[in-house]
Amino acid sequence: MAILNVMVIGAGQMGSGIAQVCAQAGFNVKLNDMKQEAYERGIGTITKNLSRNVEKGRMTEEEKTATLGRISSSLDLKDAHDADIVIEAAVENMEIKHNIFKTLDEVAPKHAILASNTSSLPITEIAAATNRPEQVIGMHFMNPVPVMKLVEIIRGLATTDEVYKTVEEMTLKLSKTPVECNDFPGFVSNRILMPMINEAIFTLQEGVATKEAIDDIMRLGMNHPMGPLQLADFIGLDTCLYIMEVLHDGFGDSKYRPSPLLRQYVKAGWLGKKSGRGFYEYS
Ligand SMILES: CC(=O)CC(=O)SCCNC(=O)CCNC(=O)[C@H](O)C(C)(C)COP(=O)(O)OP(=O)(O)OC[C@H]1O[C@@H](n2cnc3c(N)ncnc32)[C@H](O)[C@@H]1OP(=O)(O)O
Ligand SMILES: NC(=O)C1=CN([C@@H]2O[C@H](COP(=O)(O)OP(=O)(O)OC[C@H]3O[C@@H](n4cnc5c(N)ncnc54)[C@H](OP(=O)(O)O)[C@@H]3O)[C@@H](O)[C@H]2O)C=CC1
Repeated sequence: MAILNVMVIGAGQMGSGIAQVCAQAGFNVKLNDMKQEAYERGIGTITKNLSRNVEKGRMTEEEKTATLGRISSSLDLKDAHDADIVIEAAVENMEIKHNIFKTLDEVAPKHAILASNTSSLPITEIAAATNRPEQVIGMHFMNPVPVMKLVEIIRGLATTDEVYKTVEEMTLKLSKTPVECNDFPGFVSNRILMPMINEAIFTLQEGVATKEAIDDIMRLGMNHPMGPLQLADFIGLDTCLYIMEVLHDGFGDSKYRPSPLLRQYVKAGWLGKKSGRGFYEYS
């Protein structure tokens, strides 16, 4: 199936990145959010990233203008009426994703693929909100989307080979590397990454070392580009907590219990870089 029109739901850090790389690859993109301000923020980030590409000589001013010209604003899910694929990147919450997928199933063309960028929520359960579970798939981009090469592609129980292949081909057109996995809590990426981040938060909570020391040890000792606490701030502490809860509920194993300190920070509204404060402060 040929994909021309893409709709991205959620203009936050992931949705804006996904819209950017799709527009850069030549797809027509509608970027949807609930509020115009969220769209303005998202398109502002995209414009800044594209301007940097021009400054660095990776793109001409004309290509930047053409890329921005392929992105339009949407505040209504009904705008999915002409989409070939919808990539949902709203908040990590099953009820919200269920509502979005139920509506999309009603308004998107019959042939349209409905993909989710969920970090950890079961694709099969999201698909159950629709009458087209065979066309629902996980398309999990990594943050920051314009830089990171991986897209983890998750097959739900009913996802067809044809849908998998179409999404795999689209991922290659985005100059990213698709890697396949099955639908299990946290998939592969977050089943392995998030317990490490959670353990770093327990380590801080227990006073084993300062936040800077924990990050330095993992950065310099393990050659990680960011320490785990800095990475948690970068991902968003709310998203980290949601993912730990999915692992905890999904496996029923106490080894995945979220750190109380993580819960406390989220309750305080300290969500990391996006809210200006998490383990670190951001201006
Ligand atoms: C939670 C999930 O479900 C899954 C996830 O996504 S988990 C998170 C996965 N991501 C990671 O683990 C990221 C770990 N961190 C890194 O790889 C690096 O620190 C980083 C790429 C973010 C920044 O790299 P750095 O070398 O430390 O800094 P910096 O020199 O500023 O950036 C390198 C390049 O990335 C670009 N970049 C950095 N942040 C960016 C952003 N948010 N958006 C777009 N581009 C960005 C910079 O512009 C720079 O590009 P050029 O210099 O070539 O123009
Ligand atoms: N952060 C990360 O590193 C990664 C996150 N993900 C996943 O991507 C998704 C988005 O995360 P991220 O971009 O970080 O989150 P953000 O909080 O940055 O962005 C989410 C955006 O979606 C909007 N939104 C919420 N509900 C709806 C809705 N019903 N319809 C349309 N838009 C809506 C939010 O609006 P408002 O702010 O007004 O609520 C916000 O603008 C999550 O599922 C997350 O797990 C995947 C890979 C990496």
